[in-house]
Amino acid sequence: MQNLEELYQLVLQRKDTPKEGSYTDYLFKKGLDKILKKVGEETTEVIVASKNPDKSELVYETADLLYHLMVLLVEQGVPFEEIKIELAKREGLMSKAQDRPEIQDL
Ligand SMILES: N=c1c2ncn([C@@H]3O[C@H](COP(=O)(O)OP(=O)(O)OP(=O)(O)O)[C@@H](O)[C@H]3O)c2ncn1[C@@H]1O[C@H](COP(=O)(O)O)[C@@H](O)[C@H]1O
Repeated sequence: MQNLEELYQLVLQRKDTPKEGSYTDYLFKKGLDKILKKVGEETTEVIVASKNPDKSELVYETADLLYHLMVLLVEQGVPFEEIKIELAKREGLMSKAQDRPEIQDL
């Protein structure tokens, strides 16, 4: 059982201590362009999987995308804590659709 923060920490560990044969290590060695390409590919796969009535593919592709996003955050030196802080700042703020005329017609 692994949550997103634990996955981030594992990816960070791979960056600090490269491991032979590790896919994460392979991505870091290839560099930012490769990581961005993977994030783009996995995003597209999530979109395509969303159209499939069998939601297991969406679950699978979402996990792939989240992993590659963790690799991107580590590569760019963004601590996971910053994502948590950003999400916490939004808590209770963005659900007030009645206060936001621009989204009332959606
Ligand atoms: N969550 C993941 C995870 N999700 C997806 N992937 C890899 O992402 C790749 C995506 O598959 P693709 O077919 O798109 O890519 P590919 O053809 O294998 O390779 P490229 O296109 O990138 O050249 C696969 O090789 C998967 O194994 C992951 N690799 C690792 N993790 C986690 O990272 C941990 C450390 O992994 P290693 O770094 O490999 O030890 C693992 O224990 C997992 O928890």
